[in-house]
Amino acid sequence: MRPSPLMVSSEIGRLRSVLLHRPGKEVENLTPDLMDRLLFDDIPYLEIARQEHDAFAKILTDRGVEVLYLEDLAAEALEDREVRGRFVEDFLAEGHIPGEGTKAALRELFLGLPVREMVDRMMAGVRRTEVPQGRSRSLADRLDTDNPFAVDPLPNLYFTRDPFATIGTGITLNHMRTETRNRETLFAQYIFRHHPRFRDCTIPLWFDRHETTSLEGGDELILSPEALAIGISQRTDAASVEMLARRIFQDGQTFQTVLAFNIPKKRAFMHLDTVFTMVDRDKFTIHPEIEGPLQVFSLTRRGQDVHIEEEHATLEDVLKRTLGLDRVTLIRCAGSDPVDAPREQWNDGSNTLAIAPGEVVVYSRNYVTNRILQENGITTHVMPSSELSRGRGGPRCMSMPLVRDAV
Ligand SMILES: NC(=[NH2+])NCCC[C@H](N)C(=O)O
Repeated sequence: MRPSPLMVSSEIGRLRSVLLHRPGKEVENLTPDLMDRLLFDDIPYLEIARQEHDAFAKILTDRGVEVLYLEDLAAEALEDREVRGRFVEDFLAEGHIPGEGTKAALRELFLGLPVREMVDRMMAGVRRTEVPQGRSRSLADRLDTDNPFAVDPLPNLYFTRDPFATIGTGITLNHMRTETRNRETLFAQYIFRHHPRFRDCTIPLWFDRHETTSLEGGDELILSPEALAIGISQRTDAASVEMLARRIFQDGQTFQTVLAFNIPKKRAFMHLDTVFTMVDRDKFTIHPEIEGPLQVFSLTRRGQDVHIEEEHATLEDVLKRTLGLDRVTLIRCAGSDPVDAPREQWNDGSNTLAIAPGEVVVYSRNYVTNRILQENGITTHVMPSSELSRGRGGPRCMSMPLVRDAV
């Protein structure tokens, strides 16, 4: 076995390699009736969303970051016909396809395409009108429904942060709260098992997609080689946080502490990284609305066990102690203004992606917060943000680091 090609031991170490997904047809397969189930608040204009996404990727590649695309890795992982066949079966089994006739037609459709087109097609979803008819059709195949899709699109794929997450040299392959996002994790499973870059490598699995409680990458933050912060949120269960801590402590990685942040369970704050991110060694963005109700626990390694304690100090003090710092700065979204802060948080003003200590990618529309970041000595790389933001995720949500330098 080769050593793990993954290494992420902080939120801010110089970014070397990152996984993105360029939005595809799946975004155009949203309709008002589907938005709620598919976790969107509006329908992005695909052409502009792609331009914005390309601008994001260019900021990264211009700074020497290797940008990999989920759709390319998935296609490369599925080169082998036998692996591809199994993938298609798993995909169909989890796709809530109405009947066996539809399933057979989809199988034929997918397996008849060149592999890269097949991947795009699976991500995009298949409309009922696109499924060839005519073969023996069961009752389930013939029922009228109000869903125009034989298999739903996966419009959240461009939020690569969530379905799996790199921690140290391993990953959590996540069990997502919702069915629509759980289907996304199948791509990661096949990539890590079958892609030449990852197969035959020792990549610890801290969490598996078949667990019964949920964990999503937007809740997983790596504060330092010794400490993680994990959100208990609308998407991540407390039991998952404890399980993750136990496994990481037992493996003998460098992590000694997991701070569990119990944040309000609501759409606007779905993950910890929508309200709290790290931008420099001692600087964090935070949305003021979570500061009051925030309950923090520390889970620490005690031999083979996990010791759990509720923190009663201020967030600043907990962070100082955990990171061994004399001072920390919390940079409040839009400076806590009662109108600008919730507006900019809604459009991911607190959701920064650090590409080096003190250097972050941000959305242009959050200009109040961006100015405050600059006043605090943070370098901001500003990307366009009209369309991508409609999916409720910012630069951190749209990226999954695979390798960062040590800080
Ligand atoms: N890491 C994040 N905050 N991701 C945001 C994901 C947004 C996506 N529409 C969802 O609801 O799942």
